[in-house]
Amino acid sequence: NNTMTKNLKVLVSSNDFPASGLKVLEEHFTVVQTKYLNFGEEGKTQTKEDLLKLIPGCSALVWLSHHPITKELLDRAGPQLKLVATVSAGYNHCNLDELKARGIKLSNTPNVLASAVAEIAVGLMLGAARRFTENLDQVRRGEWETGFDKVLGQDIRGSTVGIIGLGGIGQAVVKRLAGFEVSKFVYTGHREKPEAKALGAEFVTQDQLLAQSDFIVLAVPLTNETKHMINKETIGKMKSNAIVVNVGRGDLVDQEALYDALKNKQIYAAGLDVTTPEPLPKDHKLLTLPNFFLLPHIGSATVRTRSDMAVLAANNVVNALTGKPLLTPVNL
Ligand SMILES: O=C(O)[C@H](O)CO
Repeated sequence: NNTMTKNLKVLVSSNDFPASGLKVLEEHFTVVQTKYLNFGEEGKTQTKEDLLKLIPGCSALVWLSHHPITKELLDRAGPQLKLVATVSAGYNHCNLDELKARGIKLSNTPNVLASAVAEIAVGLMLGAARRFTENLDQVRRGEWETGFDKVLGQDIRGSTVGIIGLGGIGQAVVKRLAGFEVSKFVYTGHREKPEAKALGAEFVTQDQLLAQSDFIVLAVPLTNETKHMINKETIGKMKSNAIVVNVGRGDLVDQEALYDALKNKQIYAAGLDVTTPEPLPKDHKLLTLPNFFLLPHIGSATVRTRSDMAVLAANNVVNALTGKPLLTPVNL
């Protein structure tokens, strides 16, 4: 019986929220939607104004962008707000202290996106190791090198793959690489993971991982502790053939230091799905480098995964507003 909840207003911060998730919400609540909020871009105040008009009186916010959840937004929403359901695994755009102080819950969408993001991590490994940027450039110019020693890449076969953060995504990367004849998997993080044994991944210190790995895959959330964890100093500990892959957040990497290292061929290549800022301006100096392979933050961007994320977020809203525990709470 949904008549009790129908008067509750739920905001969906985008009009491209998958229909599967919308259906769940509309069964229970009155849904209001805003246009896509183009976070990070100045001059898009019209959509922000839109949002600020719709937000008062909402019981839950379903959040589809990385636009910050700020004090201003929460003030505007009002005291009846019970939940922010971010439709992402990452929640570095949410002000946790403000949420906690107000007793507002936060949910995210982990797990359902791990395989899609891991697939992109493997894609970035291949793209960087096999020099997709240079090779695609040749195709586009119609000037293929034809020699036996044309643009030569590196194998995944026989390599050491280091995973920084063996959580859901990190584990999914190892599983997906099972057929690639990787010689050794190592990982680092706060603590040893019970799942690592079955995956054949060895727990090492960060310094050991940096020194041993041919591929270094970043699969950690962005926090004060992980910000710029890839910097001049840590890059200095890597092998000269190292390939850095990032499917977390742009700020895990000090992009100045990465640029210098790629430019000077101190390391072999980088494959990123995330940058600071996003979009990366098209005249950004990283994009001048042949050994830099970039995708526009598409880790979880598949039809199935986005639908799964939407349904999970919607069910978190249903639970929060009907007094049940969240399916995927973020501990505040
Ligand atoms: O955090 C995530 O889930 C991805 O970056 C998509 O927002």
